[in-house]
Amino acid sequence: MIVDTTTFLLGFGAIFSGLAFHQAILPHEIDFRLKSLSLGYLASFLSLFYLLIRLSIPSPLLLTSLTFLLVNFTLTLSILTHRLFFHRLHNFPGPFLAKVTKWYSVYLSVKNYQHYKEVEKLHQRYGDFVRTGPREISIRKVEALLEIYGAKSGCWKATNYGMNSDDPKGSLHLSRGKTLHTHRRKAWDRAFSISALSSYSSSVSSLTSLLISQLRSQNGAAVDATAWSNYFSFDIMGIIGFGKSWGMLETGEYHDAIKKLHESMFILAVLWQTPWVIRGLDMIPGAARAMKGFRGWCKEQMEEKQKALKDEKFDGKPRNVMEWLLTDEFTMSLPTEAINDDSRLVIIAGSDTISAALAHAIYLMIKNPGVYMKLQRLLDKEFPGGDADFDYTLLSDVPFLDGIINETLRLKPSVPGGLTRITPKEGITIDGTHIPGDVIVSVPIHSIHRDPRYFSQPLEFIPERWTSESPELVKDKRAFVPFSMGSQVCVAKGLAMMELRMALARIALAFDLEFEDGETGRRIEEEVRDTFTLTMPRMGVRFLPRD
Ligand code: HEM
Repeated sequence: MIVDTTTFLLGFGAIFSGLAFHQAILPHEIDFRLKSLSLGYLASFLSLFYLLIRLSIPSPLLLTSLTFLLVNFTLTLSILTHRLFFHRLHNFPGPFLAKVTKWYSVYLSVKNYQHYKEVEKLHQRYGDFVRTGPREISIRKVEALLEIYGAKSGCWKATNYGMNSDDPKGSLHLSRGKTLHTHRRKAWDRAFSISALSSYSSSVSSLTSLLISQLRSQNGAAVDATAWSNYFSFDIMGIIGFGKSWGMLETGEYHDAIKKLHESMFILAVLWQTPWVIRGLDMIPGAARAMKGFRGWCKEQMEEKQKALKDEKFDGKPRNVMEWLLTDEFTMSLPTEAINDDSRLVIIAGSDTISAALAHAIYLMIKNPGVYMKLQRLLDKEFPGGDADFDYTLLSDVPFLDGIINETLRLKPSVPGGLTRITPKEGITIDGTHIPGDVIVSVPIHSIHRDPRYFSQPLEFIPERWTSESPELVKDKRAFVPFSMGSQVCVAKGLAMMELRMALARIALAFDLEFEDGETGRRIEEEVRDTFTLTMPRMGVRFLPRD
């Protein structure tokens, strides 16, 4: 009889606990309480086990396990029922699995490592508003951009951005608090101001010269254009970010730290969807090693820079991004973890984005020889002596070059996915559709850039749509957002454009381009990996000296 009563009480208690626990956590963001929740769970398990022993109930371990199984079952059932039928997003269309679990997004991420293309397929199937996660909506509408990312938007960064740590220990990019972000952004804005940019231009110019001379020395033999784009962008960030080159353009080889970075980016690609898992990465041996390797190296770069600043008697004039940050009062009042994370941000944000854009531009120009010949013709007119005559300030006379860069970033944005934000309590309304509060929303950049409502012939590479030749092919300019917008817009758009202009103009002046034998560009279309920024496959290209 005592066993029967106990079984009844335990069963009742388990069902009650499962339901009560679900109700208790519903209004809260529990994403980053995984550790404390697991510890609480373990403690409850042990307490019940101990109680049953003290009460001399037979088979205490079996009873405790069954009780917790019932708690788990009730909790899961309660969560599923809520997500499917009562959740504030239950009316929005989307795949069944996306409505019940975020692991569906992880599945989409690892399927081909092209999450943005999977989201695009969902939009083709379900329309402009798609429920991509239990409390997540992807919105393929230009009106959503201002509401979600505009300077006056009430939305703010979603939990993904808290993947490494709580504010203020992450980088500027990962700062979720609005006030914190605004304060931190000031030093970054100074580091990329017009006057700072003009002080960086001679470094960009000399590294571009090195790129051109290294490619010229190959005498038309095939090289991996993706790798050379990487060497170029990372070496520039070495100089502009830290005041020292990493020597990849000189050696023609990847630096060890960059290899580690790319290894860790794959893990991030998957876990970006489930940021609460990243915090527990220490428990996954391989994953932790790759992440720590690159982080450790960034920390060393930062410490070296800090030491140099002290030793060299700083003259009050910052010469690179880290000097701007390390001499900023607010930045220096932050925990060391935040500053270390900023050094990681400089490298990742400043390198993978540029190398993907440069490699994609080369790819698109080989695929569209007419466009490339037109660019060469226009540049030859401006610089009759060829590459030796090159002068960056005269490029403003060749708007077609910016057309090529814009069109590359439209068709192949370096950050292709939706940037996740949380809606304010009162929700937001997009083109008549109300999105409730406390929901994760995003606009998929890749999809909106290819939407026929905003661009005519959206899948064609037509740089003229960005010049005075065919402006009618851009139906709604607001839909072009490769650098995002609002208060979290890319801080270094000016630098990015400078690097891309210099590299592409000088490549066009110096070389004709063709794929190596057997290269079709198929890999670039099919094997690019979405790792928040893009990780590009090999692309064999011959740079044939024009002279
Ligand atoms: C073609 C080149 C580039 C593209 C397409 C690009 C794109 C973007 C996008 C879309 C964002 C918003 C990310 C988000 O909200 O989560 C962003 C932010 C950022 N980008 Fe870029 N970027 C480029 C180059 C660069 C370069 C060269 C740097 C130099 C370090 C840089 C530094 C940053 C930083 C620091 C942020 C964070 C800004 C903030 O949170 O306030 N980017 N970029």
